[in-house]
Amino acid sequence: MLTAGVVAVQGDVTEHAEAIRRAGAEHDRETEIVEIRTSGLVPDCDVLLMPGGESTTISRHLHGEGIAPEIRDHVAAGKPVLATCAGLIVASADARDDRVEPLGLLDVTVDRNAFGRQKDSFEARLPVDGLDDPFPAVFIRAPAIADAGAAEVLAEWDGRPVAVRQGPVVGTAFHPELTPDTRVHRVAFFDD
Ligand SMILES: NC(=O)CC[C@H](N)C(=O)O
Repeated sequence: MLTAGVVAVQGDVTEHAEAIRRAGAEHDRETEIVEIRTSGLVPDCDVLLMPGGESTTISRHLHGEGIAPEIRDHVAAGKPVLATCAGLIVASADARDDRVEPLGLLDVTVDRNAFGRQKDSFEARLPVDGLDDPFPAVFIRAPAIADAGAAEVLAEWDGRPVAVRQGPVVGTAFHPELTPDTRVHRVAFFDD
């Protein structure tokens, strides 16, 4: 049994729950979902998912409820996290925006809404390190990584990093939970 915590402050929580269930099934793991809104739940989770949404609201809630230090402890213990879009912003070290209190899980600086208004949402066939074929990446008011710091860049779009890994944490500017393709989940959770 894999216990997967989904940060459920707001954003596409249901889609993340479905995606990790599907990815688990493909790797012969039954998945139990725990929705994280309060402290005390993260310590029981094997893996964590940090969905998109509004990074200002999510980061404020995580700090206010005492969940932020639990997520830091989870990462310090070497347990995996997949952070997508606003989740990536919250997981970063610096969001270049005073309204966001990032957790510093990834040593990266991000720019919110980096892909411009006319391209608020788009889908790209994105080459990702370690995947044989491009990934169908859905970008929704997506951030870009301005400085990857010590993180390993797994993918770039328009010359800017949009997927990174550092230790047990994978961050993507796009939404792998919105496609049936589970390969990013594999990279984050099931590759040994
Ligand atoms: N789809 C998303 O998660 C968008 C992120 C949002 N633009 C933010 O900056 O918080």
